[in-house]
Amino acid sequence: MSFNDTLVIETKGLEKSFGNVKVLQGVDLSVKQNSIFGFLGPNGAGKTTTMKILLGLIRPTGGSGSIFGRDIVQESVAIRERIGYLPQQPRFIEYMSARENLEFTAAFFYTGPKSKIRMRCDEMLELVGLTDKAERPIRTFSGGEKQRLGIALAQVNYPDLLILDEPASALDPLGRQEVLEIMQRLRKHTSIFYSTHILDDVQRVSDSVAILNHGKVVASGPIELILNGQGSIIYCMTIKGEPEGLGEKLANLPWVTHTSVSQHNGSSLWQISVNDEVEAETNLLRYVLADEMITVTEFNRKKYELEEVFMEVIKGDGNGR
Ligand SMILES: Nc1ncnc2c1ncn2[C@@H]1O[C@H](COP(=O)(O)OP(=O)(O)OP(=O)(O)O)[C@@H](O)[C@H]1O
Repeated sequence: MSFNDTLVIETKGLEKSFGNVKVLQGVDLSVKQNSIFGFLGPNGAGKTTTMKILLGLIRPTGGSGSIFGRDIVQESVAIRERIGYLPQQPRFIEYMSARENLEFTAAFFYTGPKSKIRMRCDEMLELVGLTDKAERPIRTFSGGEKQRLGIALAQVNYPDLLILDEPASALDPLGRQEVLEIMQRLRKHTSIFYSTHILDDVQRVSDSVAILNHGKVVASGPIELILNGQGSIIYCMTIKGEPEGLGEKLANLPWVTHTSVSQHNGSSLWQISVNDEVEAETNLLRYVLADEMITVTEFNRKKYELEEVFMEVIKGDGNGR
């Protein structure tokens, strides 16, 4: 197994019931080392519950899981030593400064000389862009600054995995951008598993995602694959000139399942659905260009917005595809 294929988190059929309410109904996750993994889902889908199970804060009622290859139930103490966690509503000691909060937390993990703890805290403050606010009490901090400090606290023991519960969801666009940039910076040091319901953020920073709905994973995989559309393959083509009878000709190709066309600024935009990617990539453009009276100015496979995929899998709950 190569370094990048090493899994930090792996769960199989994870279940959790509270009384007779089934909150998780068989969650399978595979999170690779050094990835930024977005855990998506609408409110109440079970994201926080899954994270708490991974952290060993609550026990699953079924299934199994491992982090760093260790069992999440039997070895949760050893696992937790190597994880940094940012809860959905992080708490701080409000009258203390950012530096004091960090030094207080760092002292739990690190028993070396004070000068070393101080250096570690300076490094964390720098990482999250709070160096110039280090001496201010937390009660004067904005929501975005608190969230950044929360990440610094989670990262202070150099964890091998960061679990962040909705790190950016309560922030304005600028605050969100700052948090996402910090996550990008951290990826070379650690793996990040974070939950959110803001799809735009996920599209910007994650390399893999899982979409949770009613306690079930309804889509998962590398973001590129998810954005290629889960099953529907559509090619887009912009054509200048008058393509003679192109619609009928395409309809006769056995691997074309549907075409649609719209006019835009003197060009026609074609969307061609196919069921054979290899045929389409090899022959579609060649076939259209056989008509010498036209030019093709654009040809690409349709990229989906994550929101389209999300709405589709949530609506269909994964069964309709
Ligand atoms: N201790 C508990 N007892 C009973 N029900 C619970 C408990 N904890 C969570 N739940 C229920 O489990 C479901 C999933 O909750 P969870 O907090 O995991 O969802 P979430 O995906 O994190 O949602 P959000 O985005 O709103 O934070 C909810 O219906 C919640 O009410």
